[in-house]
Amino acid sequence: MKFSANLGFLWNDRPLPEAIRAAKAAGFDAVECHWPYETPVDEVKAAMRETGLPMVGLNTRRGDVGAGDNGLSAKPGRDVEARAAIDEAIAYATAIGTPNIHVMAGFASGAEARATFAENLAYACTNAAPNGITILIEPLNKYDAPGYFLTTTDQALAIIETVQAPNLKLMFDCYHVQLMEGDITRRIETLLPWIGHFQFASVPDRGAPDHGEINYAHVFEVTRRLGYDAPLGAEYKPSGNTDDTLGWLNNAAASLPRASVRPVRSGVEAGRQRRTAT
Ligand SMILES: O=C(O)C(=O)[C@H](O)CO
Ligand SMILES: [Mg+2]
Repeated sequence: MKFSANLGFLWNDRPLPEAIRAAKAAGFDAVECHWPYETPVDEVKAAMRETGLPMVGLNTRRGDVGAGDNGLSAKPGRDVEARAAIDEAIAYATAIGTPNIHVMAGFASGAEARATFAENLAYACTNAAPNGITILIEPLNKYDAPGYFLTTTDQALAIIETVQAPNLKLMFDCYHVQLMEGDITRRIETLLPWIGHFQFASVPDRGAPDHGEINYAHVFEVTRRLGYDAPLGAEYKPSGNTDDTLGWLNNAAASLPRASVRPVRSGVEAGRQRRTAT
């Protein structure tokens, strides 16, 4: 089982290259981020090269955040900006070798928004495909993002069906799915062929995955049993210092089959052990 540190939340008090180094020291297998665009590509590449960690995902820009934007691609009349954000994301992802781009829908509703989203996703998929990039769409929960266009996995699957692009997949964020739909195990089993990436956090407080209403030891085991072997994305809001919230990572390593166990303790020292053990 492999884990990716989402640097939008973990170590987000540090510049992105430093956060990549912190994730390596803590024992993560990969990193992902939200919006890396203010960091020069060369600085990110240097940290990735130094640590050996791949950046497995990034998001399109949200638009004018001050004016309330949270993505653009489902917003009628904003296609030019939406496609510029998609182009920018593809260029950045290509430069650093990132395989997944989450195209953010934004606050919108109705048939016109749906058609707009499908058209912009088709554009994204067509332009991302030559670079081997998968486009992800992510349902967000109605409490954190009221009014967001995409809220359920059923809705996401229907859009994937409409767009009919092989490189369009679902971002299955267990935190959002639990808040909107529940039935996590069955949904993972059913939706696996359409899932491009997993994310997770405790519910309902979006903390480390070691408390709350989801038993993540079980969820991780479900993905492992189904043969999913890409890194699972830790996208939670640490309660304080990120390094002090990583007990779950060490426990996950400890519960792996014997041949894969990476003996660890905690925090940075634990990470060093995970890195060196085989
Ligand atoms: O909010 C989430 O869960 C995400 O993954 C988005 O990428 C950030 O808005
Ligand atoms: Mg997420």
